[in-house]
Amino acid sequence: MRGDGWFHSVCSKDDYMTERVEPLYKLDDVLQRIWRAAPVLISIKNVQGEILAASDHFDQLELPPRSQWLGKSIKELFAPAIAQRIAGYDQQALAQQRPISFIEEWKTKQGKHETYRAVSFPLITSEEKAVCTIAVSRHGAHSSSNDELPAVLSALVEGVLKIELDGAVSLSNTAARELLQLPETSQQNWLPDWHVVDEEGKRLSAIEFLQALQAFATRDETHKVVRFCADSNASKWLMAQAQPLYRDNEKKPYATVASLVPIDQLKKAEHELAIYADLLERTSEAIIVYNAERRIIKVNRAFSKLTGYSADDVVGAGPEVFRTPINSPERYQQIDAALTVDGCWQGEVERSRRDGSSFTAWLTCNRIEDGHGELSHFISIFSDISEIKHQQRTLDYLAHHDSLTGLPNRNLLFDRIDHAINVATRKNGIHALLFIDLDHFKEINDSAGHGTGDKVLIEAARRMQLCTRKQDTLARLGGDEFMLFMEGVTSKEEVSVVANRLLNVISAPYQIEHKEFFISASIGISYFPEDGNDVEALLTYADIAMYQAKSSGRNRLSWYNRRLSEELSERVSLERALHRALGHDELFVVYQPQIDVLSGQIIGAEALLRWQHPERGLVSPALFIPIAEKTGLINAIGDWVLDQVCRQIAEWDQQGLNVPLVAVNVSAQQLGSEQFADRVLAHLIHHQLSSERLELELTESVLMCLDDANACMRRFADAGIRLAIDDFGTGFSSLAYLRALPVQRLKIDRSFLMEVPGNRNDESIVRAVIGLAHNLNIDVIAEGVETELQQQFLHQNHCYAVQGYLHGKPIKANDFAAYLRRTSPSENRLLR
Ligand SMILES: Nc1nc2c(ncn2[C@@H]2O[C@@H]3COP(=O)(O)O[C@H]4[C@@H](O)[C@H](n5cnc6c(=O)[nH]c(N)nc65)O[C@@H]4COP(=O)(O)O[C@H]3[C@H]2O)c(=O)[nH]1
Repeated sequence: MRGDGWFHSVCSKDDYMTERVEPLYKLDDVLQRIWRAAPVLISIKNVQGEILAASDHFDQLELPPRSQWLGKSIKELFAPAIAQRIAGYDQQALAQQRPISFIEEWKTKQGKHETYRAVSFPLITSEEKAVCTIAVSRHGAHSSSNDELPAVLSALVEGVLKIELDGAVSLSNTAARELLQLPETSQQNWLPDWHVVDEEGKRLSAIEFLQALQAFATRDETHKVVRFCADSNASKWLMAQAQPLYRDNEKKPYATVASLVPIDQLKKAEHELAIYADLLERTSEAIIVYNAERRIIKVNRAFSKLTGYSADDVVGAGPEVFRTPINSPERYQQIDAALTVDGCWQGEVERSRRDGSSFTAWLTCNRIEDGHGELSHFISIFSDISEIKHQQRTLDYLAHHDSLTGLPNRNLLFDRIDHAINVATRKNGIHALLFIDLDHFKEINDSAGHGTGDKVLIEAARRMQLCTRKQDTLARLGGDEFMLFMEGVTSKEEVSVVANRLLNVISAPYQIEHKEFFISASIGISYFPEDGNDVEALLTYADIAMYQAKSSGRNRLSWYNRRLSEELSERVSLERALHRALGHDELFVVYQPQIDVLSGQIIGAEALLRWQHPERGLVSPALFIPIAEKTGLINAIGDWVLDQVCRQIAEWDQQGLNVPLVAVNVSAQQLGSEQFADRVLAHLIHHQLSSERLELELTESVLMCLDDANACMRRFADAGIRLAIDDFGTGFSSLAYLRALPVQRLKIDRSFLMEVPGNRNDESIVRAVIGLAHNLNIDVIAEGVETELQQQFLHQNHCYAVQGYLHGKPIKANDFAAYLRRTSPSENRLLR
């Protein structure tokens, strides 16, 4: 390039001649130096795009010699696409009169493709006219980045590979080498022996994989997920992305750049997610996921099954879809408030189905927040608990009702009483509790069977129910026991009316399977708050009153009163003490002599039981024998008495004291026991006594209680054991049965002698009893003889055997022995 022609060739003649250009001309020399030495491409083009000048640096590029293209269009120099692009930038610079930057890649003489950052700017005259464009291109537009490229690449977590067309890896970063287990030094490798398995399970060798990457890069596929498997058996998941590399405007890529991202964590998370998704689908509980705006974004299969709604039906909808008027608006407000405040809510709600029906659901709602505490989702989980509710109701019903009659049971009754008492305490209410026990019901059960018994109970319950008021609770406690709780009564009269009505309806005949049955009831009543102010007390007192009604002859009602209660607690405490008495030597036997008034001799003794209570002192047998009978203890006690008596007779015998016979009192229960006769005989044998040394005293009432008194007594008679009828005349005296029974003696009751002589009526009875005994040819003895006058009366009427305080009170065995010795021991012995 010539120095003086440099500007000349760039500027038009006019410009050249002007003063404005001239100073620049003076710089020509400097510029020429720059032109030659600058490591940049500088080109000057006129407005037609012809290259007027090009700096020496152009020689570095793989271009024809400059002489061939200077003065020509850029199209002569570069491929049409590049030439067109550069011409476009120049035109833009000229038109907009501003610099336009662009990047292009040119091939160097060394065959390397290098990138140049370029700027094309117009040369503007003082008339603001663009006369040419100057383009300055700096080699290595990214030169600073290029220097750092290896460092950048090795810092990447992703693996980067440049894959040549033949599958060879021509560039790899550290991450890629680690991921694919390439040697550290490898820059250009044929890949070692590894393979990948793609998501469809297809196995690809290393080379196949790299080629596949190239193939899918050209097909614009975004990525490929593979499992990389090395020889070591270890495998890792990789996500590969590939981009084809094109040179200039070549259509065919000359290489592929692939990035490899290790996605083991992602895969693991994906796997876990798949498990959760599966779980979500398989769970039997319906699940709804709402977004923060409370729009449904996901539902599971159970949801559709339960509600009939498909996912399409509800996705995008809000919770109002499932709302039903069965739930109060307050309920929804309550849920919303709980979600806002606590982040969760759990409870029962009614939910509607697609078909309009509804069901009871157990719902758990949770508010889900993201990592920054911002609301992210809501999750509702619910299940249909209608069946459980139904079962619960059934169970509840069963737990509170009697299965036979359908009446409330004890639990429900007590709940109601409790509730009523609480309310009454506030409102001064009055209630009554009626304990209704059916009389003789056991006999129906025993004779007609339980089936019939059940029918009688059901019918009795039905009748009773008809007598009750709306607010009353009639309950069955079990067996033949019922209770009526009358809530809010006004007077005792009102209660009595109902109780009497109950007695009437219960005692009306029952027609069951063509047979007629009769029962009655005993009703005990306690009154709130007069008698007690809690369930326990009311129940106990009604029970006591009922017991009283029973004792007074059944088929009646009885009101509780405190005296009854005291008697009962006295009885209960004695009962307990009596259990202990036998084992603690608190019981002992006393003996009362029986005298023949003609000779004055002792003809026998009556054994009478005594109880020395540690605190109460001596307890009367009149008090404790009935308790022993009621509790069944009488069998053990009676047996003990028989043993004591037999032992005592044998001891007296050994001492040479003669007691011809000892009378022992026997209760109905003892007689009823099948083993009793055997036990009596066993005691006699054990103490080596003959059977006539013992006399069993039975009261008339005892005989009346026995099913087959005759057979029972016959066994004793056959064994040679004497039998006496005690308290004769006080009970049901029948000549007929006296004839039939094998009785050896009648005992005139003390009560008839008390006013004898004097009371003509009693005198007649005593005479009649003595006459009867004589007529039946059996012995007679009078008890309770306290005075000489009584004894004289008896003597005059030919009763010579007496027992009473006149001759001696019942005394302990030792005292009795002394008594025997004192009273004519020699004659006494003769009597034997
Ligand atoms: N006022 C008065 N009373 C007299 C007189 N002579 C005797 N007595 C009392 O009259 C009762 C006679 O006995 P019981 O009629 O068999 O009546 C007996 C008997 O039924 C029963 N009992 C006593 N011991 C036994 C026993 O071992 N077994 C059974 N099952 N009952 C017994 O207890 C009842 C009462 O016995 P106790 O209190 O011992 O009362 C005895 C006796 O102490 C008298 O002159 N004046």
